[in-house]
Amino acid sequence: MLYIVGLGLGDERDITVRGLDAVRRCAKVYMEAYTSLLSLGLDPASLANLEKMYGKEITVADREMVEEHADQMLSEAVDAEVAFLVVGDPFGATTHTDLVVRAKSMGVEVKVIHNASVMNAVGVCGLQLYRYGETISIPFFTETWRPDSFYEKIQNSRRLGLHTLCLLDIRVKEPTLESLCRGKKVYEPARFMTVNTAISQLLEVEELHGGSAYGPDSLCMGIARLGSDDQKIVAGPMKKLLDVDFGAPLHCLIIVGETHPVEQEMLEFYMIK
Ligand SMILES: C[S@@+](CC[C@H](N)C(=O)[O-])C[C@H]1O[C@@H](n2cnc3c(N)ncnc32)[C@H](O)[C@@H]1O
Repeated sequence: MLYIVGLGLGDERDITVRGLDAVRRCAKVYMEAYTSLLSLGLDPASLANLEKMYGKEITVADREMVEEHADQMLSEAVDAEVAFLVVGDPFGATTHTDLVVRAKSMGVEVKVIHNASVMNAVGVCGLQLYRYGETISIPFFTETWRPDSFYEKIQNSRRLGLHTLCLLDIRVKEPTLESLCRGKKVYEPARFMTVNTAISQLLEVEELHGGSAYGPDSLCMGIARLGSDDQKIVAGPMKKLLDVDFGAPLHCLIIVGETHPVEQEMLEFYMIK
């Protein structure tokens, strides 16, 4: 049996009672650690908090392990109970459908235990969830790679007056290009995109396209560490949010569409002074 367990957004205590029961029953516990991050972080001390509360040793599974070597975990799940922990909800934003398909094709039974996701918790900022267009992901630009396919999606949502949730790049245990060429992997230090970097990349793309989808005066909401005690939400024009320090990861950004009076009222609480 493979349990895919959502951990929620804050710390080790955000797991559900059903999730905790499942984890405590399992012979082996893996944790996906490359598409999101609990607000308590994932340094050895934070991992120890999780292990202490769950009463289990946790094997951190990076992208390489999940995408290329999941067979070992799935083979273990043929005869034993195995848990795969995912920050947020297992099917919020990043879907783990590939793992489910592989498990089922090996005859492994799968049970999913849901939890809060960034996709629904952003509701706390007051913008109604059913007034959003397509969610977009903003990757870190490099000297030679500046993808902007998200621009058209934002433009379409803006035409319809819808809000856009922007999820921001996370680079954890990514091999450097140079090391890939040499055939011996060396990993980049972990990086998490800030609201500030996301806005400056968005403005660069707007300048290139000149499509007036948004601009320095467009109203946005920057959100950091959603679901934790020190979450930070600030609303304001892009050009002002560029200078706000949102602190530790994770961050996401909302480009605000047309607002309903109730949404507007809530938004005012977060407006930058
Ligand atoms: C792939 S998505 C998260 C998927 C996760 N399974 C979930 O359901 O929340 C990861 C991105 O969502 C955003 N995100 C996730 N958790 C967040 C949080 N607690 N606060 C702010 N942004 C968050 C960040 O932009 C992050 O890079």
